[in-house]
Amino acid sequence: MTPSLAGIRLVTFDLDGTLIDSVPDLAMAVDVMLTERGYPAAGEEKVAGWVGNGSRVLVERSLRDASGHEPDDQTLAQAHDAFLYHYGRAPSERTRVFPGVREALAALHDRGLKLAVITNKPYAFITPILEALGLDGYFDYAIGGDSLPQKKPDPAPLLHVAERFSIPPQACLMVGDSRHDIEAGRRAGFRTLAVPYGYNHGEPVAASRPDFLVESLAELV
Ligand SMILES: O=C(O)COP(=O)(O)O
Ligand SMILES: [Mg+2]
Repeated sequence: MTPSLAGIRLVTFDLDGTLIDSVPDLAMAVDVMLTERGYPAAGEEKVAGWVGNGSRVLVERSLRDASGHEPDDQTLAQAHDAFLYHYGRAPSERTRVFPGVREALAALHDRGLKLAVITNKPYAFITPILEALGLDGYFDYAIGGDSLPQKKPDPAPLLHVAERFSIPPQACLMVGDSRHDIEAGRRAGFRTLAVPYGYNHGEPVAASRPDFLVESLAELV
């Protein structure tokens, strides 16, 4: 179904896998964390399947895969700190903006729509990455996975942004690459749009039945 922006005043975007191909830098930080602990590197393909529930779950999945068992709390906390340290040193070195994203953001921004990022990634990384890739000027607001007690697929971050701009959910569109984005959007009462090129735990995002599915965000405008 062709996406319609009629009546839409706020567009909220997932970050990893939707706006940016961030797995090269995420995998680099995961792999340094793993090899420091004597495990083999996981590589980009595995890491792409683990992204989407925030950095702690990413590290938990990589430790479980490497060791074959559940990490204890202390092991996980230390590995998470190591991941954050390494990722923070180079969060945008090999990260790229997906085709069509820049054009779509520019056009939506020019039309006067409010635009926000809602990611499960830690908040501290959002602005440095957007700035490094020249995307920072388009957004009115950003929420990270640690900004609120709840994260996607909980609808709370989406409702928080809609309330911040006093825009009713039915005038909002959630754009994402994973089932968490589509579920959060549906539960918030937003319209939902999915892109198939991102990271969705190895499943087609179409299975989440978004309202709209586009090959590239360029189709939005
Ligand atoms: O950090 C993650 O797990 C992914 O974040 P996303 O919500 O931007 O896809
Ligand atoms: Mg994503």
